[in-house]
Amino acid sequence: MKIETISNSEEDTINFGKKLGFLLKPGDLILLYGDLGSGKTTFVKGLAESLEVNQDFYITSPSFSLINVYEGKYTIYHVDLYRLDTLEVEDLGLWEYLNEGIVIIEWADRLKTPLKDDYIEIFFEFLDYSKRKITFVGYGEWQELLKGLDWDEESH
Ligand SMILES: Nc1ncnc2c1ncn2[C@@H]1O[C@H](COP(=O)(O)OP(=O)(O)OP(=O)(O)O)[C@@H](O)[C@H]1O
Repeated sequence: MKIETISNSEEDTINFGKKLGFLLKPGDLILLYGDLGSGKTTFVKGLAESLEVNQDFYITSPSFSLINVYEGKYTIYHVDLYRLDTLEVEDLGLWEYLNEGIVIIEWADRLKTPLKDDYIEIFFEFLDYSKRKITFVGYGEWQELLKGLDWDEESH
């Protein structure tokens, strides 16, 4: 199950993040893929907004911190595995985070085994200065859940 959509602006990407955020609950797993500047952090900003993370809280890429934690309606763990090898990733115990909150992982190809059967992959591609192609792929229960969202409609 694959949904392809085009974001024409930073605001569009934030709105896509918001739409998905409204569906999320603790235990949900999201894997993000895309080059630097393709919009991953922008998307997470929208997601955090719909999960009631305080707007003053600065959402950043976890490239240096490894894991950013945001507190809102639920706890969000925003993880970047870029600098780790597969053994180090196993040591992180990401399972435990899934027991406590929503887990968003960048560079998830470093995972040796998928953490669970139900998850969402989101691919960000740079088309031009303000345009991005965003592809959502749902696994397990997310195959149906993602279909229920209208990705083309403006969100307010
Ligand atoms: N349609 C769009 N969607 C998202 N961001 C856009 C869009 N158009 C322009 N931008 C700009 O592109 C940049 C996206 O940066 P962002 O930090 O979200 O990328 P990233 O994929 O998280 O990169 P990194 O891996 O470096 O953290 C921002 O400066 C944003 O303003």
